[in-house]
Amino acid sequence: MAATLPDLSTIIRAELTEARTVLDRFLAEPKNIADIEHAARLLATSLRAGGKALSCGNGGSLCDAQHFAEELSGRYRHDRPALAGIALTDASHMSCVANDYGYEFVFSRYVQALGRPGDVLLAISTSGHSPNILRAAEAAKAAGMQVVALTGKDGGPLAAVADVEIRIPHHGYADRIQEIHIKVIHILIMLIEQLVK
Ligand SMILES: O=C(CO)[C@@H](O)[C@H](O)[C@H](O)[C@H](O)COP(=O)(O)O
Ligand SMILES: [Zn+2]
Repeated sequence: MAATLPDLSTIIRAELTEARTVLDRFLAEPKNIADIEHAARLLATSLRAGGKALSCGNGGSLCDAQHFAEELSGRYRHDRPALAGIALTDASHMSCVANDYGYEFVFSRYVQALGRPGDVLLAISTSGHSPNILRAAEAAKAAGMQVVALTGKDGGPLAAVADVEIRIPHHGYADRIQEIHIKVIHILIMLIEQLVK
């Protein structure tokens, strides 16, 4: 007997509906809008003064960190001078540090190598609990940098280290949080492009 197929259209509708609900919840909180503006101003001020925006995350959030950096150094919607966005993704650095010191330090050591006072770290963690992201944020503060954190759930210990924390109000799977993170990232790039002119 043929197995009953799951109702895929129901799953698709449920996924899209939940995504809309999380976005609506985020949009309804005025502090979230103010925090995005604060983060954009902080990043633009640093970049305009010759600072760098470093970015890090794990898994899908590392892809988001790369996405953010390439739209600064490459382009977003318009032609403009290149901006100093660097995602902390070098595989040989990561393998050396993970192997010799531990995975917890793959980003913090990178921040120690590249971070200078006035630079900004974009630290992305849907849980706010990833030890390597927390260590990176702590290293950034120790280097005189500012930290913008994209989080979700309860914000974790990362929330307390960040100068600006943008938290997605969702306690379920990471992907739903990441979907709003990438929206926030695109808005940040758009605002930075306006502000650095
Ligand atoms: O992309 C996804 C899930 O959508 C996963 O790869 C996810 O990023 C990984 O499980 C991460 O290790 C989660 O870390 P974090 O967001 O809690 O810091
Ligand atoms: Zn994913």
